[in-house]
Amino acid sequence: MPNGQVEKVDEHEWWNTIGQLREGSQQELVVKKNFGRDGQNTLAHIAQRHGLYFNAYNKGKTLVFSKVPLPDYRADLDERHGSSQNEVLCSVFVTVNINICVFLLTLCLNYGQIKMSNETERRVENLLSRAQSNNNASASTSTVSMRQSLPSTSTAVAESTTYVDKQKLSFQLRDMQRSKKMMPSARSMQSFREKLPAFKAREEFLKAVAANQVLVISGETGCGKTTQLPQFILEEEIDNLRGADCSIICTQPRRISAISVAARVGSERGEELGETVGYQIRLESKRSTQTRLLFCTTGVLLRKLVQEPDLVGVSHLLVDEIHERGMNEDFLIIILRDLLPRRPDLRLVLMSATINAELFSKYFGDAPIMHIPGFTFPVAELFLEDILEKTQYKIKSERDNFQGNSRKKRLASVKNDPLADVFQDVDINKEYGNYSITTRQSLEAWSVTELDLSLVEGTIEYICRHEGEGAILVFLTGWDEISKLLDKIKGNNLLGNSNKFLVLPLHGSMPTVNQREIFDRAPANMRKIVLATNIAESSITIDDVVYVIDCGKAKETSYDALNKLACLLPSWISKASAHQRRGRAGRVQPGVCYRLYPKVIHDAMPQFQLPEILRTPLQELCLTIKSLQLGAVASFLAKSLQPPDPLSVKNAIELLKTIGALDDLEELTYLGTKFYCHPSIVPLLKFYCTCFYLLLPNFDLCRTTSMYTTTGSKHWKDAAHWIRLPVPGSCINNRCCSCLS
Ligand SMILES: Nc1ncnc2c1ncn2[C@@H]1O[C@H](COP(=O)(O)OP(=O)(O)OP(=O)(O)O)[C@@H](O)[C@H]1O
Repeated sequence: MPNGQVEKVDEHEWWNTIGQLREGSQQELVVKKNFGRDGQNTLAHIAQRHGLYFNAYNKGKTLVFSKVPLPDYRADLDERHGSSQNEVLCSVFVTVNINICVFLLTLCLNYGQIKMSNETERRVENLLSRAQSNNNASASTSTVSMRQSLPSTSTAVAESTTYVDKQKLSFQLRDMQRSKKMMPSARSMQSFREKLPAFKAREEFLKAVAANQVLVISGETGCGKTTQLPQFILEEEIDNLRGADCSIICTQPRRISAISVAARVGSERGEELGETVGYQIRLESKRSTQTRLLFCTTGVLLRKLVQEPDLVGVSHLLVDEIHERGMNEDFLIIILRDLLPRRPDLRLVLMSATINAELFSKYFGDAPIMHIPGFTFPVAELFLEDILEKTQYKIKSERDNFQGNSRKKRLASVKNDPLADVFQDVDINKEYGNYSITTRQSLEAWSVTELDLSLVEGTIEYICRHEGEGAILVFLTGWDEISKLLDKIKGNNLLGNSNKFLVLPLHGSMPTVNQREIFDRAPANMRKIVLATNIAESSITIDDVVYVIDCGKAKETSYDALNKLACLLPSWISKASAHQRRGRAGRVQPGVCYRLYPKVIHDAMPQFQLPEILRTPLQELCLTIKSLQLGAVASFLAKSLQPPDPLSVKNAIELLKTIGALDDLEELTYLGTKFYCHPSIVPLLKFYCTCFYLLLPNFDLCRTTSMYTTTGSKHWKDAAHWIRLPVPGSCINNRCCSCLS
């Protein structure tokens, strides 16, 4: 290669080559190639990611990767060593001046630092003593080193300054981590953390992260995957003086888990939230320039990827609760699989419950799977039959008729519910022969479709009267049930006493500040009762919860193919969700889970839920993909873990074009695009919708999310889309513009 020609860096190849040095016994790797300044920066970054040192010599033509710190000058690598015609002999005077400059520069750079670590001091000393020895050497023979170490341009000065700044930040972060670890509160947290199963897997996990670009973690409830694994990476990076360059993102499916997990990890590290650990959710964040581990919702990361497709600066990405298969999570992994070849240094960790881990591993080219066993305190499980027996609660049949065949008839009329069919086949007297007649009569009268809120109230009352202390977490399907149960509790003789019971609702549309209240401990002599939807199902720990009441259902989007309608209706949860709900008790102390459905129903539940991408109407899916700017719909969806039928996707796009939500180039039109409107223009929006309704009475404007409140004001936001209504003007979802008031 002609002298001076700059070679291109093949990042992937160099990532592997430098990685081999780290694994092998060789101490350093010397490369005599000119990759130019950009190439050197890339290689320096790769070396840093591997925890190695890097330096360039001979005007960047000799590059060294090493396991030990490298000096600024290496005589053994100097091309000109021994060839006197290239040497520049400086006078003692010039050399002394240069050394003074180095000294002053070092002083300036150190100015303002609160505390300098021993290592930093040693580095400065080394720098000064090297300057001193160079000074001595220059008096006699060669001073080539001076020429080498002197920055020739202002860019070089800026680069070395950045490097020194980063080194300092890394030292600072490490010193801070060490000193915080010594604090008594952090020490007691540390001994708790060491008991979690994740701690035993710490070394294996860190090795696997270093050795593989993608790692799938299958961890059971309570093993510590959410709070510990991102923290292990953070500690390791900071300990190895890579803190300045490390940026870890951990996604959570919901706002509440992003905030609560960040708060927990921060307190385990003995820090205020927003120091090295922070969070970011829609319209709210707590982070600083020091933040190295950021918990955010999957939606926030998706939007970041639109602006920053290469996720520059992010070193590790952990995607939690991936098994939930929400739409955002499925979209995210499609994007990430495309991103990985462009970012060979990025580390991706997919964290899932035990089910499904192999599916994700296959999707990412047989990525290794690591299993971590769970840890929970014992949680006793009671099913409907046991609860009825204990509480002596009597379920009233609508027809007040307890004969076996009337139950069968009633259940036979329930459409599209395989679990109703299962219960229909049960011979109550035979199956529940050991239970009292009252229990059997109640089981005969039990409705598979309607949740009996009086039964929920009765169960809460039973716990409060007969069981020990501890908060109660009730899983319901939606706001309607939450508010009705709140009313019932208010009117209850025992539970209505607001001096003894603190009842808190928890729903996704509530402002974050109110959602957070569920984590606060109730005042002394009060029992906390949280009425929640499935947003409390995973990742969160309410540390005083001892009792969980599970109604067995959750509202989920499904598609009514007959009416071509999107429905948000209560459906039976999967076994995986039931397990997660139970797992909210027993995290800090033993607990009890009350399931308000018979065991036969639980045993017949599907292992896991159908992915949201396959439950959501395709038109809605297409508009979401467009609003997130993810490219051509069909090719994007074809890359998904379980792609929808391509013909149906094509039809959906055609329909969206016909109604004018997409144009011929498949771009969002004004109708199909996002609406961001202030409450003041809602009347205008309604007028606009009414006009549209007159033209196309079978369609109405619908929103994926309706309303949220920040700083007291209301906003309408998110993707608006058209749905087809079976009867003009009717909307069963309560989500159409005509329903918004
Ligand atoms: N805010 C908290 N207060 C008290 N203990 C907590 C808190 N957060 C976590 N823990 C403890 O740490 C353990 C591990 O929590 P973590 O959230 O990491 O579990 P996980 O493996 O992600 O489980 P899951 O998938 O069920 O959420 C919990 O079981 C609990 O004992």
